Amino acid sequence: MKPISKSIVMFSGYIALGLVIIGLILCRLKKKKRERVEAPSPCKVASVDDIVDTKPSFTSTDFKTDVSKSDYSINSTESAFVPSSLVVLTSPIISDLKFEDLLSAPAELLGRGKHGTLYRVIFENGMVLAVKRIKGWMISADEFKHRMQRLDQAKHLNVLPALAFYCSIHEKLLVYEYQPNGSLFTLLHGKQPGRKFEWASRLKIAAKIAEALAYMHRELYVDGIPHGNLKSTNILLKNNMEPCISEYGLMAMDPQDPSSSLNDLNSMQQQTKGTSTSGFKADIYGFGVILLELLTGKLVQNDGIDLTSWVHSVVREEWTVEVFDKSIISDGASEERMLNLLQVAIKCVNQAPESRPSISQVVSMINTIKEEDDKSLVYEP
Ligand SMILES: Nc1ncnc2c1ncn2[C@@H]1O[C@H](COP(=O)(O)OP(=O)(O)OP(=O)(O)O)[C@@H](O)[C@H]1O
Repeated sequence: MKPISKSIVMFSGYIALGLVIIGLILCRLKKKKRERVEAPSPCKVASVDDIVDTKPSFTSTDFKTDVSKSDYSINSTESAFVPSSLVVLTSPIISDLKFEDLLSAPAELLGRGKHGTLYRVIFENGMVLAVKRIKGWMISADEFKHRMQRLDQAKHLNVLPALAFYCSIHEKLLVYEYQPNGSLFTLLHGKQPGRKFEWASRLKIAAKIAEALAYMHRELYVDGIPHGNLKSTNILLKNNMEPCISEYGLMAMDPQDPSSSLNDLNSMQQQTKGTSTSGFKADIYGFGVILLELLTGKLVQNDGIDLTSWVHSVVREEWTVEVFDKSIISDGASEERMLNLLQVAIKCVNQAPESRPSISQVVSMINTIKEEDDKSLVYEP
């Protein structure tokens, strides 16, 4: 071959090789770009609701044993920019708990309430926690953190403390110890054949809740933090069946909260909720409804409005004894003391918030009834 044609062949060989290399590089770049577009963002994880919504939902009264992978996801966009992590409060039980641990542990949906969703989260070491995912609370992160710190300082034996919380722009999670004995609601209305819930126990529970609520109101009055959602599902029973108030101060209505809009609340509900100051009176109303539930054994509907108006109508007709739960009457409980407790309940559910008693007045009225009841037990043959 002539030297000229030899160099032409070599030259075209180099060009061809160059083209192949450029082609390969372009292909590789293109593939990488496609991978980047298709691959989920490392922060993007499906939300709890995304996952749960694909399964039948469980309700508090319909416990199932299905366990799913929990995914307390934070929103992809916010997680990339807002550093947020699980804040463990003064709790030795979960001092090492990380947000990732919550994400990876299996969870069971316990219930979807007005204010959020509750999950039972089970850990490998056997620890079981209840995690509440709060919905639609337009509270700033700073305010939320401050509130959590104040709540953590107000400790009472009959108030369930939050163990930890997570707060970012779109997500607020609260971590509690799981209470396997259920709530006052399940004790009163659950189907547990043969289970007796006699007058003395009901009165004791009422007195304990009132004392605990009085303590919290005293401690948190200046901060304007009432319970905000007091009802029998939020009275849990500890291992020793002692009652404890759960979710204190975590659902208070924010004036900007869309769920407090006039459209979806009737006038009575507006009275029972509201700003932080009227919230304390709303707690008294909620407590009054709990007393009515204890006395009548009846289910509460429509935020207690049905039950209170039924009780009022019966009392007006002077058939008062008719309101009491048959099972406590058959226990031989004192009708007089039951009537006294009914009077306390009726004062608490007064439609005018300013006419409701303070919680310390409620405590003293209930304690008087309880002292009389205790005395009668001592002197009875
Ligand atoms: N820490 C807990 N341990 C065990 N059970 C709990 C715990 N906290 C709540 N529960 C129960 O789980 C169920 C669902 O709770 P959730 O708070 O979602 O319901 P709710 O009180 O009706 O709703 P909301 O508070 O949003 O109005 C209720 O029956 C409640 O008694």
